[in-house]
Amino acid sequence: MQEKGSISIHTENIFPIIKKFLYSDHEIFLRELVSNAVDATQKLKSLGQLGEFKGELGELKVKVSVDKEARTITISDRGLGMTAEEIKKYINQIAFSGATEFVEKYKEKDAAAKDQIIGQFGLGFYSAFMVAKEVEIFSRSYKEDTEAAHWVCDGSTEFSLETTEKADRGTDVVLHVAEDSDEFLESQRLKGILTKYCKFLPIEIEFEGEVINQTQPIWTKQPSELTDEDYTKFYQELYPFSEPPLFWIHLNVDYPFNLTGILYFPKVKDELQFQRNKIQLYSRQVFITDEVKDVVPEFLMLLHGVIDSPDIPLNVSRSFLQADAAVRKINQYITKKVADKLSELFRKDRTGYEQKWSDIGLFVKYGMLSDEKFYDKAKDFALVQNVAGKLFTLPEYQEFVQANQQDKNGQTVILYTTDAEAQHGFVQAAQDRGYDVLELNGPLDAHFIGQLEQKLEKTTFKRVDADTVSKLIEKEEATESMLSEEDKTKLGEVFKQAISNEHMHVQVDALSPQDAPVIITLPEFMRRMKDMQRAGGGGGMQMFGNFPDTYTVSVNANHPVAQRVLNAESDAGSKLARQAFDLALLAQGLLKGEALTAFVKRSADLLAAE
Ligand SMILES: Nc1ncnc2c1ncn2[C@@H]1O[C@H](COP(=O)(O)OP(=O)(O)OP(=O)(O)O)[C@@H](O)[C@H]1O
Repeated sequence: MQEKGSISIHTENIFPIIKKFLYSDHEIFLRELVSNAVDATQKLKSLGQLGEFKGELGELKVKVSVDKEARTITISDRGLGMTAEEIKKYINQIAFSGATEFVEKYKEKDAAAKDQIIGQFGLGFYSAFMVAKEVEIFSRSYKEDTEAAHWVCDGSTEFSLETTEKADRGTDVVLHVAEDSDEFLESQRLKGILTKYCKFLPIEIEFEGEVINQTQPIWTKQPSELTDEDYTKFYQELYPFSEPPLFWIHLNVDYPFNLTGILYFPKVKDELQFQRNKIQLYSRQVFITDEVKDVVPEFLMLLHGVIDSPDIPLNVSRSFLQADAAVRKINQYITKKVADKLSELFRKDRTGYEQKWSDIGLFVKYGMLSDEKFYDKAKDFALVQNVAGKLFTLPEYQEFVQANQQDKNGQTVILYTTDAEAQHGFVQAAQDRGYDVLELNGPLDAHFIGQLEQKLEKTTFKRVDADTVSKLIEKEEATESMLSEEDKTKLGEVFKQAISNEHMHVQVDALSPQDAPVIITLPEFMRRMKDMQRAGGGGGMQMFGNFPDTYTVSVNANHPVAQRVLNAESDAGSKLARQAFDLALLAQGLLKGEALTAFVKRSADLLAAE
């Protein structure tokens, strides 16, 4: 039998279009052809199990070979094969119409959408023509009493089909590589493509005498069959040379969508180390992409590992993917799983969890900030650390400080420092009062504080240097002033003149005699506005950007220095006031340049005068 014919499709000459548009992604032809060979092999195995195929399965490897001289690449399988009729049906009709449909879709899209389609759409058999000027199929069906068939086509709509001799069951696809695709005749290049896309295919793939894949990657197994070592070993295979993961989650769901995979928590210390696009997306063990944006929630992008789902639509553009109901469900499922895993770790091994907190804290906070549902779960296992290094959950901490840190309005005031070294004096003052101070110095903590204030009832946060310690948490009983109103006014005037700076707002306060003579603070509100502005808050916050810092200078009416300033001659009083003010600047790390030099000199003079 010999037959020549024309494949009937609607679009004429789709071949040049495909070749041109898909230039950057030509390599996927091999993924497509090898997966077809694997599918055909698996189908035969199933037929064997069903008893519909009674012959010997024998060795079922898929073999890929290249002949540089002859300029051919051959993909051979011992799967179920095709009769001539089946080639006409499956290749001429299905494969070609699949390609036509692809081109139709492709033409409608704008440039950006085109980029996204590439590599995500299984072009199938037709993708062979991206690299080959002619493709041959030699196939013999597993069915008895059928003849082997030989099909040849150059990618146009013309084909020829004839009977042939083929000893073995299965299909050989032979690509005659086009002149512009020489790179694919290099065995290194082919091996690279095979390891990228076919590393975990379920049927052995042999290339140059070597099997390049693991047919049963661990995500396809049951967690009960696996040890911790299996998981860490697999992680090392995926990401050689990286530090061991902190822990992992084995995903396994078959309703209402199908998804398996393993997500690993890598060690990440700071934002700079966030590595996105580390999760690999598979569809039935065929690698698709490592751009999992939209499939995985944004805040989980720093996880590593694999997700395998035939339900993720790969043949559509991004905008569609976002709106896709299955993708949304997958998103929610993953978020829930991650939250459950963290919660379980927290409950079962608090110590171990606390040890990991420095690595996962940033991620948990990121999740809480970006996903309400995650916040609701995480609020019970998110931790905060005080300056003494003790870790608390939020409910624990609220309870811990409630008795001592409630102000006269019933608000719990949580004190924190962003830098325990620089704000040492303030931390100390708070601790002397019996208050506790949290360390909140992470990159997301400013936002985290804002969120907690919204969520936690009757709770506010204040940085330790936002006010003098007695005003940080205002209690009923105010310390009485040892100065008369008249003296207070006079004292304030001396300080105002000595400081003479419009951005320093001077006030006289009745503090404890043990407090410093002068305390400089930056009100919480003002600092937050400026922080937000610096972080590019924009919009309404913009106006604060132009404001210089306005500090509050709190002069302690009850400190012996206040008396000395009032009793001194005007010159000496002013000098003392300036000295006390400079000391306060020094404590805030604000004394610099000329002012610092003057302070050092004045101090030396004072020492000499003693
Ligand atoms: N090696 C093979 N052995 C047996 N049948 C094959 C082989 N390769 C292709 N076929 C048949 O040709 C059909 C068309 O293949 P093609 O790759 O274009 O599409 P597909 O595999 O059905 O879908 P996809 O677009 O996901 O690849 C297949 O469904 C299959 O029936």
